[in-house]
Amino acid sequence: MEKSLSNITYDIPPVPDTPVEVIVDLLTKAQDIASYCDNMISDLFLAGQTLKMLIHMSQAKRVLEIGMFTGYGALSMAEALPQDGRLVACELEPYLKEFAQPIFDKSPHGKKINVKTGNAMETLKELATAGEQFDMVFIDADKNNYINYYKFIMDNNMLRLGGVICIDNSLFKARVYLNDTTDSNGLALREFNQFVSNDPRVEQVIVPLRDGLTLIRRVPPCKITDDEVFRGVTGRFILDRMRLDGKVAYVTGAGQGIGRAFAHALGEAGAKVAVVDLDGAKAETVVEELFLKGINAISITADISKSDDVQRMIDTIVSKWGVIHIGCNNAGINMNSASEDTSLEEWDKTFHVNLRGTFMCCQAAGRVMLKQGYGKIINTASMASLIVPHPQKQLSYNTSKAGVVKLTQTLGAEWADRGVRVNCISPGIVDTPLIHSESLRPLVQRWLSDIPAGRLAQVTDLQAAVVYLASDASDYMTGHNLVIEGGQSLW
Ligand SMILES: C[S@@+](CC[C@H](N)C(=O)[O-])C[C@H]1O[C@@H](n2cnc3c(N)ncnc32)[C@H](O)[C@@H]1O
Repeated sequence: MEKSLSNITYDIPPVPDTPVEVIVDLLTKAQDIASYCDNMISDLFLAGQTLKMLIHMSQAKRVLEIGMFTGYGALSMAEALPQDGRLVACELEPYLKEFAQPIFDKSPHGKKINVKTGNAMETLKELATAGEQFDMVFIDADKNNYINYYKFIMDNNMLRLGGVICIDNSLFKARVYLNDTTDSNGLALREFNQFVSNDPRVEQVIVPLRDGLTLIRRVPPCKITDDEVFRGVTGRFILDRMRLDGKVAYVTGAGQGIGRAFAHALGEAGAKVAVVDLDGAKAETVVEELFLKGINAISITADISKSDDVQRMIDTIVSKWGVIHIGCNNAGINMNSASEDTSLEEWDKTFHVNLRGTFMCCQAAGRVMLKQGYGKIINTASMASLIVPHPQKQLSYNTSKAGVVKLTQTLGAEWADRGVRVNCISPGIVDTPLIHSESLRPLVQRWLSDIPAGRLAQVTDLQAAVVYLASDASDYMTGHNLVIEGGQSLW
């Protein structure tokens, strides 16, 4: 057969959301290919649908295809992959890539496919060197090499545990059963099938449909303790357990500084975020930032020292998203004065925001969360709850933040058996615009000499902590004060 598909006219529809039909259409016109494979079109459709189903069922994200041909199978599988799914298609013949690539380029799923031309064995070596591992492998190329592909993949850990290898034509027109066959493909497949059935690393089933379809699953070696540590809790590894996909969060004081960093971190981890601030314009700016990163967000203007505002904040979130999983009560103020001079006005104002306001937020969010039987509250306390930062004088701030820790401990204990966790984060001195005020700037050198880490905290130093406390990974932690201060409280 001449190795060219030049008689095919590339007439790809403007809305190519049906790439499978596009290829079938092209193949119908391509007499050379159609005659090359018996009943190819109808077989293709069944094969494509089966591969697609396998991807869905195995929830594969990384797929390897050995033997791509027209790209029909590759595109069928790509359609079933999630947006961040990837498929490497190995194909010997460059002209087949030339045929398939324009179709991939027109398909919304084509960008998931990376075609590597050349001998598949060489591509496998390249992928193994790069440390690639796959959830599903489809072997559908030169039959005499099936065993080599299989051995290489298994010996080089290229199939993840629980991953699936799918083998096409494994019965090879039943020739594998014929004792006296001299057909080299039949013999190669017989040897392959025998090898796989004796391989303790896998389970296999040969489905005697069409030309035979073998499904192979990698199983754990017997010496492995197959428990949650090995498999992950509910099958999710640690970083997946820290993801917040589908969760609804709010952050108060999120217009700048620590709150803004919290809003970004929670959104990056997958949560929808209500950005709450006294300054509505600042909250809106942060929402715009989140939108640019593809994070679902709303802004709410609220003064958390006012009970009506707090209730409106909670009601707005519930009416918009129906639930609240994560509440970050971060808004706070700090005024400096020597204790003998501290006015009751300063004391009351600080406590109104830092302690009373935080309590009102905890209570209003907690009522929703207790009804849900699930919630994560993360309050922003301060290192000042532990030590007396100096030389600046800030009695009201220190005592209000000590109150936030006790509030957190009490709520944490009280609500633990109803699915609501309450923890707090105590940052050290954070490098925000606030500390660059004229009165505080001269103190920075003095503070630095008190910090073993030798630098101030950046807001980004706190982001992993809020994600951890917001996630299921911290379910056994409640009433905890997580101190992040570069070691300052130790000196
Ligand atoms: C049966 S077709 C694959 C069909 C494809 N998997 C599908 O579902 O649409 C086999 C393909 O394997 C390719 N092939 C054969 N030997 C190969 C090798 N050593 N390395 C890479 N590809 C090879 C052939 O060029 C051919 O395109």
